[in-house]
Amino acid sequence: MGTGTWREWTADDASEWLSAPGADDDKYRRGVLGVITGSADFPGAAVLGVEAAHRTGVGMVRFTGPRAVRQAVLAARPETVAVAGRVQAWLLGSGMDSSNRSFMLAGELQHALASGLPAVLDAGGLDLVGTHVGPTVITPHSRELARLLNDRDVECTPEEVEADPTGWAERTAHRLRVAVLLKGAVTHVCDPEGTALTVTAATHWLASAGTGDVLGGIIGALAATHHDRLAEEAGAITRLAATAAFIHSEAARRASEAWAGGPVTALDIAQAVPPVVGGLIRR
Ligand SMILES: NC(=O)C1=CN([C@@H]2O[C@H](COP(=O)(O)OP(=O)(O)OC[C@H]3O[C@@H](n4cnc5c(N)ncnc54)[C@H](OP(=O)(O)O)[C@@H]3O)[C@@H](O)[C@H]2O)[C@@H](O)CC1
Ligand SMILES: Nc1ncnc2c1ncn2[C@@H]1O[C@H](COP(=O)(O)OP(=O)(O)O)[C@@H](O)[C@H]1O
Repeated sequence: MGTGTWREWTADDASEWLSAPGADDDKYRRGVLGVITGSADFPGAAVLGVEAAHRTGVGMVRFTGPRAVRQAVLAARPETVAVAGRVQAWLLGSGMDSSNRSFMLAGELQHALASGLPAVLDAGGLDLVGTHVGPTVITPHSRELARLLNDRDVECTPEEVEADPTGWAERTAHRLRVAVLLKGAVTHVCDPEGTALTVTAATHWLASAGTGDVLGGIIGALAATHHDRLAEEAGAITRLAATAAFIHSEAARRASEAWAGGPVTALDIAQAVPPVVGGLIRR
């Protein structure tokens, strides 16, 4: 079992990490999120993450993922800039296959992680943890966490992770020196410094394909808009990740309520993010 004291992250907590742009802001001052996600097999993961980042509120999203995916991303979100350039945070790995990475893609991912900027490592980017320099959060589900640990000679199964999420999240944070967001019906977010937070999902309709890709986009947007704070206090990435999980859960609740408590899709959840962010800012 985990050793730390875990605390449920509330709407009041989340609202402290959100604010509307001011008169002095422009797109660059607000923060640019760099996104390298998706693949020919999973273009949807890139579309969903980019959609969620825009909906969370960010100055700009730069998508420099695989060429095969760019058209789909731009068709869904023409606001996206598909040209490399300066960014303030990175979202890496959703919809990618770590075992099938081109030389060029590997170089781009390594370059992003070596930048020292805040980073979100999801899905096919998880294996790169350890090469990160800046404030970084990894976002595995139980199978991905077990695989990541097995690859580093720690024996555990997805079932063991699910039976003791606090313990495995803490052990991973300490061993890999990184903030961990372990997904599930209760999402566990912790770091090596001892911050340990839970977000209990408001609806189980969240358990469907692509909702994790949406969560990655929300975290990425918050990391980009809080780049100044993260430069001073790397540990803030843990509370930003918990805030993102809270927004994600509330957006799912809201999206489901719009359908009389019925099912929601990942895209529905991304599109329900703005009123959740607006409501938290007004609190
Ligand atoms: N729209 C998009 O573009 C989307 C893209 N996505 C992207 O996909 C990538 C992979 O993500 P993931 O979470 O599926 O990864 P992972 O844990 O490796 O899962 C494979 C494991 O599941 C199991 N399994 C398979 N079928 C099963 C079944 N019917 N019933 C039960 N078990 C079953 C299978 O077990 P096996 O069959 O081998 O025993 C294997 O162990 C990732 O990059 C993500 O971002 C997703 O977000 C979705 C939307
Ligand atoms: N039973 C559940 N109840 C509520 N939320 C869940 C449940 N199972 C998973 N989730 C949430 O749904 C999302 C699924 O993410 P993930 O497993 O990465 O899916 P995908 O890779 O298809 O996007 C996570 O945010 C997770 O916390």
